[in-house]
Amino acid sequence: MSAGRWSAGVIPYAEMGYWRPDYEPKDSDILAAFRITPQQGVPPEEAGAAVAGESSTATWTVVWTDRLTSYENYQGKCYKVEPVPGQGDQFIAYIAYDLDLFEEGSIANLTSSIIGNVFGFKALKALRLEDMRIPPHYVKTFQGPAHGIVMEREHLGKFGRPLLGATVKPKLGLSARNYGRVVYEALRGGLDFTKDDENINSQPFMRWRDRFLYCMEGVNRAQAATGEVKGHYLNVTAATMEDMYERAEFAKELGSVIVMIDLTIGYTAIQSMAKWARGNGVILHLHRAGHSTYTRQKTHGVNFRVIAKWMRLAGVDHIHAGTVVGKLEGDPNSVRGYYDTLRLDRVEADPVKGLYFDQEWASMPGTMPVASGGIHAGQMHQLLHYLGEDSILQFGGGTIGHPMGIAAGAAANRVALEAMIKARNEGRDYLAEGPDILRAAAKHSRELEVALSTWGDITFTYESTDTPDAAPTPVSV
Ligand SMILES: O=C(COP(=O)(O)O)[C@H](O)[C@H](O)COP(=O)(O)O
Ligand SMILES: [Mg+2]
Repeated sequence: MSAGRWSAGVIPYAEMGYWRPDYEPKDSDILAAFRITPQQGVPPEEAGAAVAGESSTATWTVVWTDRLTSYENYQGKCYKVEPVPGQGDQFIAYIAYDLDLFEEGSIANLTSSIIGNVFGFKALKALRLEDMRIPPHYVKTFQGPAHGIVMEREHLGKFGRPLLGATVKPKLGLSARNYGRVVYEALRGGLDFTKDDENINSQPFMRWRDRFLYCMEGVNRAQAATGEVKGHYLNVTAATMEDMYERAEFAKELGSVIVMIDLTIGYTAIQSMAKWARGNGVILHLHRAGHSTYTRQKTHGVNFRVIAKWMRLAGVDHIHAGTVVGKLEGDPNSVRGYYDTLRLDRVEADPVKGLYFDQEWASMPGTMPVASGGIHAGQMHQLLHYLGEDSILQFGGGTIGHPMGIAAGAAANRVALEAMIKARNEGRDYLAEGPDILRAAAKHSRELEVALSTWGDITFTYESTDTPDAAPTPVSV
């Protein structure tokens, strides 16, 4: 027998009003799609209502103080629960949240609600936030990318092709002077950017100030040698905001066009750095260090497409978003969905790409997706095909591991890219003809020839752990 909303004791969340199958979401509502796996015996509607409740106003019992609020407005409303085809115990629960529940322009506030308590619910075996619809009303309260794709290209004077980069390797242990040499060699060889790795901050073997000085020497020399604008992502990740500002200020003083932060610094620090980057005319690169701890498993955590959305709002200019073909997780359909989310002004819901909602960005500039992790020149046709022109292709091992040296590794990547862009611009089917296009270009580039013979056969063909439910059989690349 129903206890009714106002009885004392444990009341089902559905009865408390968090299950509202009749609710029509408003244009201004924030929407979320959660993959729920309820415990045996928990009805999916109750599980969805519990998530809606606990991520908005509720606790496990009705509290009399509810009567002091217009609680019906503030309640999260689970308005639809759909079974996941072929996965008996999984459901997608759709929840609408009124705009009034959130502080303007704060990812910290948004996430404390949406992912604050609910992932530990005993009544659920697992929970995953698959997607969110951020209405323009809320989008407009965020700064967004400090510069965005269009402005970055204008700043750098680089158009019509993906940008090229490399992560300095080995990740740890080089002295500042040797580190700066790698930067110089890679940039003079033809790359646009080099970068610090996620875990390079200010260790005893190389303090940050020394690294910044030698890297900028490398950048300046390479600019003089090539006549192109070059950059090195100086990682300003540090223990405190004060340290990060100090490092970023020094990078700016040295004339760096770009600084870098890691996702591990947290949402508020990211927003602060985005504000700093806009205010100081420095591009902001974000490495998504740590994301796989909660983005990779299909039934629990937060899908990367949601992190991508939050980071575009938070205001980063670059974000690592997967390679499809490289060494790290990235199903092609999902990755396409992330890239669309970061770059387009209007993204349509598309179950094949794992996109649950239409997303309107209301002219917020795009964030440049970065492809990095186990990629090499022999994959250039696939990279261009899967990732498109507005992207950054980063080859760490695939530059610094070149048998003829770092500059040769960089040259191989630049020649391969330009050959592929030329073929695309001539209207050729560059994906199918890719290997021939590369072989032809290698006839006049010994660097590319050696890159292809060293890495040409290297592929990372493993099954993805995360694919959209509606996607056709995973594509093998
Ligand atoms: O160091 C590298 C790549 O080195 P290499 O080019 O030598 O493989 C980056 O940290 C990863 O790409 C991050 O992964 P993601 O981009 O997926 O976040
Ligand atoms: Mg790395």
